[in-house]
Amino acid sequence: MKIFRTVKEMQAFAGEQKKAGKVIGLVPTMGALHEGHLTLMRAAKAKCDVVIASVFVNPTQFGPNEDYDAYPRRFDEDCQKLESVGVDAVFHPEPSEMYPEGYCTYVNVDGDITHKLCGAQRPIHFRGVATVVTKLMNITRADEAFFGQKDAQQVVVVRRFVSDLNLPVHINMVPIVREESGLARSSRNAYLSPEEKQAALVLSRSLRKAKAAYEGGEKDVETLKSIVTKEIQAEPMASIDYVDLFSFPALKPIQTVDQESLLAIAVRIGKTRLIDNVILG
Ligand SMILES: Nc1ncnc2c1ncn2[C@@H]1O[C@H](COP(=O)(O)OP(=O)(O)OP(=O)(O)O)[C@@H](O)[C@H]1O
Ligand SMILES: CC(C)(CO)[C@@H](O)C(=O)[O-]
Ligand code: BAL
Repeated sequence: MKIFRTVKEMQAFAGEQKKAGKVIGLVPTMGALHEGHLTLMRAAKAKCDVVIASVFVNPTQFGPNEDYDAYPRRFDEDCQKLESVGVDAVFHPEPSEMYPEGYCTYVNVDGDITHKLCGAQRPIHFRGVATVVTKLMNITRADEAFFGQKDAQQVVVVRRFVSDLNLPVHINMVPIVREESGLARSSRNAYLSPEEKQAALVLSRSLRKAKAAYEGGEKDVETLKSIVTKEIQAEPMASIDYVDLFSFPALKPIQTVDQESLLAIAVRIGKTRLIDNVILG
């Protein structure tokens, strides 16, 4: 497995692959890899000739009071995992390589889809994501890119700018990978104490309850949201950032689940902010 730390080296490799007619798959990550990430890598392997994973904790998507400095960084371990699933190349630049002095260009998805859910809580987040993902797609010359449903709003935003900017990349969304307990795998689970990890089960439990109600015939959005809210409020270590339900993928407000819809939550367990979601309909 090749490891590239500079844009120039990464571009040279991607250029050779392109010239040889290979289909290039990109899996962008922030590292501290887990089974969720490896599932994305396997999906990319199954569809592409060459798989490039990026491991980059992107400073521009973190707000000033967020966990950029604390975010887990375990590059050697990550490389072992990536090699074990047959990834061909890893792009691991320094922030100064991606944002050299004088850098001043951003991709701003300026629509309703970025102002709700995580966008309401993290006002610069999606500008940072859209900027870095555009750069990564350009640098790696990706034909296919793979993202997890765990960050469902991110998938909506990426699909939007790829379409708006006519980028020649196809976006694949991979279902959420969970621990046996139901907890969605996340690099931020590493912040949780054993008690907090137990408390964090409330996220997936609350979504399962709402899904069961939906499958039992409950279609009213407020009722479904209140099932989730009540379950989370009963967990003393949890505090809600949002519980919301929108049509999917348009993310429009709805009153009744009469089409494919996204029930999404962000919950703080102690100091750790976790997200989860389920698609209904
Ligand atoms: N449990 C999961 N199932 C499927 N995809 C996942 C899962 N966790 C992360 N991903 C996907 O992996 C990609 C990289 O995500 P990232 O490196 O931020 O990991 P993460 O575990 O989501 O971290 P965080 O703790 O920051 O939320 C994203 O497309 C994300 O949606
Ligand atoms: C897509 C991404 C790697 C961009 O930094 C990040 O937002 C993530 O890990 O989901
Ligand atoms: N997977 C989302 C990256 C972030 O929280 O910044």
